[in-house]
Amino acid sequence: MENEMKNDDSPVVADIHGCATIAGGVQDVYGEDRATEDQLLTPWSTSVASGYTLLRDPHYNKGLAFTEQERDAHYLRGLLPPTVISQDTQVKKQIQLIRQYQVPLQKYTAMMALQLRNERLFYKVLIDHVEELLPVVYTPTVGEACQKYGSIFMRPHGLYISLKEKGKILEVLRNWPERKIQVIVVTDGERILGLGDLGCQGMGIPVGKLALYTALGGVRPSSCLPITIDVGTNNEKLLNDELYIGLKHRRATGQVCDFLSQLGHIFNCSHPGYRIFNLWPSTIPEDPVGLYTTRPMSRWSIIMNLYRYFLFQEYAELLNEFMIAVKKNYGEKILVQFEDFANHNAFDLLEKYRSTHLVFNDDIQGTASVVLAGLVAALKLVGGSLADHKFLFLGAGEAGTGIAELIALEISKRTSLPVDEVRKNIWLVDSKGLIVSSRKESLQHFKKPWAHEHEPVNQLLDCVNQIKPTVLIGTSGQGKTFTKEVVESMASNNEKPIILALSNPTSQSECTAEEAYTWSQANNAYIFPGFGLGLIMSGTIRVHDDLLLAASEALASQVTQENYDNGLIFPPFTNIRNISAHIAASVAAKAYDLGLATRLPQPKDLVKFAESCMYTPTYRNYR
Ligand SMILES: NC(=O)C1=CN([C@@H]2O[C@H](COP(=O)(O)OP(=O)(O)OC[C@H]3O[C@@H](n4cnc5c(N)ncnc54)[C@H](OP(=O)(O)O)[C@@H]3O)[C@@H](O)[C@H]2O)C=CC1
Ligand SMILES: CC(=O)C(=O)O
Ligand SMILES: [Mg+2]
Repeated sequence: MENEMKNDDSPVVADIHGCATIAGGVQDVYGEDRATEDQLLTPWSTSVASGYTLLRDPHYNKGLAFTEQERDAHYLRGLLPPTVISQDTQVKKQIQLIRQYQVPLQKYTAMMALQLRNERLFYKVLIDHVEELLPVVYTPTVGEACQKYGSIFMRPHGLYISLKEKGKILEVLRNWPERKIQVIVVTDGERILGLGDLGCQGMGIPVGKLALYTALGGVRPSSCLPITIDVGTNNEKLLNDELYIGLKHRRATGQVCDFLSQLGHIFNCSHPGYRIFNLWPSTIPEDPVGLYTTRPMSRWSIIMNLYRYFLFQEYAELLNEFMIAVKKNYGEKILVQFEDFANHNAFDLLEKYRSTHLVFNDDIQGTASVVLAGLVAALKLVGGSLADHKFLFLGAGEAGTGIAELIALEISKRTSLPVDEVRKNIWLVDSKGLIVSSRKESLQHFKKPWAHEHEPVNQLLDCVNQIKPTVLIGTSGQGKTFTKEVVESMASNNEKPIILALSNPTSQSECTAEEAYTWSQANNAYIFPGFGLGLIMSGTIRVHDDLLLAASEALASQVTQENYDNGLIFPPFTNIRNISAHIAASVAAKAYDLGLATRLPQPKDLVKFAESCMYTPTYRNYR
């Protein structure tokens, strides 16, 4: 068959069997070389991977590990050097290569290149060297990778949904090559670790988290989908960077004219006041100013609420379209993990979708579950029950209030005391100082439950001296804030203080291990892979707080006497797949108890079942 080139405007249609030649006799099989720049070209691919295509397909590529028979059967002869080596030898070679790089970002880039080249080898290397490579593919290095994503960007990784795709998100999801997706990790890039707004470059986070879903939790890579929602960025540096890969405008803003016209209504209307229950747009009726109130509100408050409503309308609409499209495309049981959203959206998104979707916010819920596990384990070293302790947090955002809430819930369940009562032993500090009742009116809604009676205190050291916590937790994203004086004050007030510095990356950590006596980096990576596996394998349809408590308990129970003897309150990551299987089993068991699991009948041995569900990266043989 001849290539169809009728005139200069007609598309060049490639014919894989065609033999058209260009000058010099070189075959231009696909018509690509003959096409001029203004001609359209059809991109071709074959459906069964063999030969060169097979080597370029990261899901199936095995590099030098293709056997002699496979090389014959799949047209690989000559495309590879003659030697055949085992996957284990490949792992050895790769880790040596990674170790040659001194700079963490180079290691990261090498790992990402491997993931895009040979997926099974990537996971084998990662699993076999998990303690060494976790800080490379995940925190802290992923933070730097996100900061420099524009310049290290090689091939697109994950799915980008920007405001340009508004109205077409379902179509965009269908562009993704895999159909059977079970987990989505999504970010909008506004609070990437403690590094702030990195816009579209936040993609490194969902990619990294999902690599852990597979490596630590055994969720098949083909069922994982990393997504970045790009609504712009308020990061001036990125906006002025020509290499920036995202939308070059400020984060989604609403329609100012609508806002102004609503203002007109307010000033002209005679109602005494109005009540807007929730700032989330979907709860605001079409004519918000016509709603009577049970509690009078000042016009100024209404203006501010409306301002927020219109400011976030476009954002909320995009997110809503996304959530609807995700369920439509992948079904009821698709797990959506929100990651690194700024807190002004994170809590609202979780609240809005927790009853309609299988959603989970890792920063609020996963972190809480891990820290609770660490505290329960730490009690074995320091004594007492959780209810005997007094907690102080530096940082009252997603992680801080998420952890505080889960601790309060656990204590309340164990003591039968009302949660409000339990909260009194938990104190939080934000950028304006101790959260106290005199600040209540101006506090964001998620901080209000923590506003206790106390005089205002600005400095952390003064808070430690006055509150005298037994547990100090850092979730502020502010580096070196647990100063020598703060740690010493904790040590002088307590025989065995518990200090957890959680902020990422290392530059933003409140203190380092050497600077504190009792310390351990609680990281949500302990929980979310096993937690997700538990939800997926049991067909759970909604996340309930009790599932987080179950995960927490399972993690704490994995700390061995040997770990305790070494002063550890979290088990080492070397055994993480086994730990994940136990977490998954506990989460699934609780989901069955609560009637949230749909996979029936319930497997008898859930740990064994979890293990049997886990992906292993060993190469498969090809016929
Ligand atoms: N180890 C882990 O597994 C996890 C670690 N993290 C890390 O925790 C950090 C916080 O995350 P997240 O809670 O989601 O972020 P948020 O932005 O939601 O919260 C940050 C909080 O820190 C407060 N803060 C900022 N500066 C100061 C300061 N100088 N002194 C006291 N408080 C301050 C903020 O105060 P204000 O409200 O007044 O602005 C806010 O309450 C990040 O570094 C993140 O990487 C998060 C999740 C998991
Ligand atoms: C670890 C993590 O989720 C964070 O720092 O945001
Ligand atoms: Mg996070």
